[in-house]
Amino acid sequence: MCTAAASSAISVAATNPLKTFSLSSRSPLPSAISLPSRSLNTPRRRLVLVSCTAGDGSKPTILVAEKLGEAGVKLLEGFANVDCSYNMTPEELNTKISLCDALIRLAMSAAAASSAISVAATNPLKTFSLSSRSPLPSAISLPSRSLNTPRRRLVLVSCTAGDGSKPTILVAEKLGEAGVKLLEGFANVDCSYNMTPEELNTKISLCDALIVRSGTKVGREVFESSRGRLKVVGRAGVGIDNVDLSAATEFGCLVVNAPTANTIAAAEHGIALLASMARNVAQSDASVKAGEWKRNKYVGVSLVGKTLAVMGFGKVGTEVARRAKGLGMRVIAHDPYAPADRAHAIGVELVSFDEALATADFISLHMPLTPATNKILNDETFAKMKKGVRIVNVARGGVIDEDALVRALDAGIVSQAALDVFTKEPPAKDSPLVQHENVTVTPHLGASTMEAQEGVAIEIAEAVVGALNGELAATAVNAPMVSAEVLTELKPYVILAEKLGRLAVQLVAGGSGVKNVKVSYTSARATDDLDTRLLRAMITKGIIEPISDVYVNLVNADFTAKQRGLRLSEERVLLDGSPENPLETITVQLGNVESKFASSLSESGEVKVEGRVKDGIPHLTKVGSFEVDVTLEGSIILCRQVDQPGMIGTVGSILGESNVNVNFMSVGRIAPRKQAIMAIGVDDQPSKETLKKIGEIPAIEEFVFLKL
Ligand SMILES: NC(=O)c1ccc[n+]([C@@H]2O[C@H](COP(=O)([O-])OP(=O)(O)OC[C@H]3O[C@@H](n4cnc5c(N)ncnc54)[C@H](O)[C@@H]3O)[C@@H](O)[C@H]2O)c1
Ligand SMILES: O=C(O)[C@H](O)COP(=O)(O)O
Repeated sequence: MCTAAASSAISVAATNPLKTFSLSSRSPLPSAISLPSRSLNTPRRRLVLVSCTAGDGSKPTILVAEKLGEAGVKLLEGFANVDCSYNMTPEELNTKISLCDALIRLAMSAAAASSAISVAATNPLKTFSLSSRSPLPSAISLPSRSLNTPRRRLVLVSCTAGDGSKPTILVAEKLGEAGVKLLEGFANVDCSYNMTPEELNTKISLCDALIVRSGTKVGREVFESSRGRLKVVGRAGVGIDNVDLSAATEFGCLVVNAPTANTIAAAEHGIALLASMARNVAQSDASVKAGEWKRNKYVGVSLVGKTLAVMGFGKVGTEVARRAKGLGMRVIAHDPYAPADRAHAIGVELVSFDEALATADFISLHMPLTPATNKILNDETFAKMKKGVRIVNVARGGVIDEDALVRALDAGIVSQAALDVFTKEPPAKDSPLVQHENVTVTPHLGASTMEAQEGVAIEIAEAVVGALNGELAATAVNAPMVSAEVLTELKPYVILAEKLGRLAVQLVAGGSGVKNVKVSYTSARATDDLDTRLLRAMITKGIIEPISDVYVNLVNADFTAKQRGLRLSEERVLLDGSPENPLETITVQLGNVESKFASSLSESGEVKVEGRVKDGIPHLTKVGSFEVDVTLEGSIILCRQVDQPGMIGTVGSILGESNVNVNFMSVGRIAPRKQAIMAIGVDDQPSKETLKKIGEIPAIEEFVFLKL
């Protein structure tokens, strides 16, 4: 056995003791789209697409072979060509299927009135044929449960209200219809556009989620005004610079965005601005409309053969580069984080910032607004550019020092600029930049195409509904992402981790003094194969929640631990053997504390509890140096006693007389007839009198009652 120390940042998740739990399996693939239809009265349906666009970039075609709800069809239409052909004969289906990338069928079970939607994988080569009769190997089908079976949910952020009422989602800016429909299937939706900050702050205390675009500032005061109710902020777009992420994290509010649906729209707008700037389209249009005909004044420049520097080679930047290559431009890019092979793959050379500035005839900005990129184009950097350079900005206004740009335009360093975004939006009417004759402007239209807005609306609605439903959001901005696969596998360990934290802190006299936590994981998995961030966050939750009124979750575990001065270190103990289970044991030790149950102290003086998962159920397996075995359910009474006959019977009958149901008993002893630890799992909380009677049994040396 060798010990490998591995520490990792606190990540993650939280169960909310007052609410129900859910861990739904989602497609492990990043390109998955899921459509939950949520009504408390209807079986849950989930649509999972396994793969997306066709290899050639065209939309895939989805054949819907049986009646599908309107919201589902809308969702599909935002992504694919959808052919709703109901009641086909098998022959018709077999003919059609060769033209389709995916097939949707609904398997109705009359008995349970439940349904499952299966969507087959799209195949980039479009070579396979799918039949509704033969289950597809790559199809994902999630049959709904019987409504009578309560489903355990692993709540990572929040979930529907404990009383079963629908959550409320405030949509503060225009959102595509399909997204609103999707939200309405699950929540009360309040679409209040153009609110003042005061109106937003007032409304927010009644809302569980907020959806915004770039026009709403979600500052600290929004989170403060929500008084803990706001659990998710959805940014219907990419840029989250209008959301105060640290405040969101501090308040345990998940922020999700819709990072992919408007990429093409933004790239197309960038190209539109590039071309129209080069050919003076906006200026000459205004001139003709003013009754002029100045053909010589508006002679432009050609794009072909010119060098375009793409600054920020992410999603939009890459698509701009592709398109510019198609226009015959030489494309270079600067992005400190982009892999060179991705650039090479499309014939783009990655260069340094200074080289990009010095070489480019055109510069197109596609980096996010961060402290590092704020005013990255300024007097100093304009001075490094080729004289007469032309600049396009569809990223964020703040990446350019706008006053410096006016100076560079006046000095002829920059001959033209085309801007979709501004430091302050809308910019002042008399802004010298906006009014500059060599500047073309649009009112932040990059994402504003019908297609992108429908896509964004669905993407964000999905993410918000998923998050409210306790699922891990694939587009979480302020929380670590743990894949659905990992989550499913770790689920019982996540519960074990929280319960061990809860148990440990209750063994401390004056639990709030806990500062040092050491967690050991024994596992046959290599360190890289075991993501413990989730477990770590749950232990944090387990330790903090019983002794405070703080709600700890996936988002704020790290922050909350730090704020309380809780230091949590992790140790991995690598076991020999088959790594079938992700973990064998989890041990939680609290250092420098006094225990109210001395037997829980390890030889080195820490409160120590150890647990493991057996048959999917978390068990407590060690307290201090005593071995026990009790399921971590309900509550536990721990007694240290003289090991002698009749103890189990004596304690059992006291509990029985008080009508307390015992679900498990286990005795761990050092040696026969010496001391033993008895762990008794009870369904109900014994009264004070009952506990007193147990304490009065002469052979009982100490005991403690612990709530899980
Ligand atoms: N005008 C619009 O309507 C519109 C629409 C979509 C996106 N946007 C904006 O465009 C920008 C890019 O969006 P995206 O979806 O491509 O984001 P992205 O995260 O995919 O790409 C951003 C890229 O910028 C790079 N980057 C970070 N710091 C950099 C630096 N100092 N220098 C150079 N590159 C740097 C990152 O490594 C990343 O590759 C964002 O600011 C986004 O808000 C605007
Ligand atoms: O960051 C983005 O996604 C774009 O700037 C789009 O913003 P919008 O949603 O306000 O159009």
